[in-house]
Amino acid sequence: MNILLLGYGKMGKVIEGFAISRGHNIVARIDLNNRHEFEALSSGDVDAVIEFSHPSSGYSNVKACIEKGFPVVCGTTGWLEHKPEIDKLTQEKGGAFFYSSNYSIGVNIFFQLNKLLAKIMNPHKQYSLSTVEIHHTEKKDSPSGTAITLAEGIIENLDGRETWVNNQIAEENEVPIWSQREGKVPGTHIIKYISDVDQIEILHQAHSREGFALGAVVAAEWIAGKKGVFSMQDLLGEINL
Ligand SMILES: NC(=O)C1=CN([C@@H]2O[C@H](COP(=O)(O)OP(=O)(O)OC[C@H]3O[C@@H](n4cnc5c(N)ncnc54)[C@H](OP(=O)(O)O)[C@@H]3O)[C@@H](O)[C@H]2O)C=CC1
Ligand SMILES: O=C(O)C1=N[C@H](C(=O)O)C[C@H](O)C1
Repeated sequence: MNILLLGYGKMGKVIEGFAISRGHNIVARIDLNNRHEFEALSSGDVDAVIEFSHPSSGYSNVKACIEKGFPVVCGTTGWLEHKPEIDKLTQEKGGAFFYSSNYSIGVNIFFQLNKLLAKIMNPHKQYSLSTVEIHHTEKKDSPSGTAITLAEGIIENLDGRETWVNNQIAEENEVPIWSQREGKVPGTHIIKYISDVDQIEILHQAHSREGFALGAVVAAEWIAGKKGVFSMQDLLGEINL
């Protein structure tokens, strides 16, 4: 496949390694310095774009891809208030758009565990909820996209929670997300339920960026030739990562 990398930072570089090792050709590596190379490409040149850039450019990058007829796999976080517009544009243009706040198989298992645990905790009001996300100090957005997806999974399943707040302390109807920035941590997410007598905790800790990157390349392979708006739920069950 001909893959275009839109955003060539920490993630773009790890994605490149997996794409090449799986036999793909990298059409171009676009960052802020060479946007003209993106403008020059047309739909025949690109089978899929993998977009990992910056919270401020995720929306405009994905929009430009859909308008050019490029299938796009996006991992950029921090722009999701605009996702409904992109979903609509994708349908109107007959395009293909794949989004996940986290492409690792482990985190997607963790998303399911989190929902199940929230449902189980409903009758047990003596437990107070806290959530923590820890990332490297270069991370641009807070809270992490993954922490927001986890909070949404809790809101769907734990009675009385209506919204999330990016704070250690929360109202009863809120899910607290405590963001910590430390060294080079690739990504750690913790969900805790604490009572006076004990504590239940689930944790996902990425050891590197490789799980995110491999998932994004597999999503690009999967989206080629498809039309519509997709997520990891569409892909899981069909593949072995
Ligand atoms: N969904 C997932 O599984 C994961 C998502 N992410 C998300 O991916 C994003 C990128 O992360 P990461 O690679 O660590 O970040 P980096 O800061 O290391 O890299 C970002 C890259 O994007 C480039 N860039 C900035 N603006 C634009 C633009 N308008 N067009 C094209 N490229 C641009 C930057 O260029 P320059 O250097 O010139 O500024 C840089 O090369 C973040 O939002 C992060 O949260 C990260 C890991 C996993
Ligand atoms: O910026 C990062 O590094 C990461 N971002 C994603 C997020 O915001 O959830 C995924 C992963 O945790 C790493």
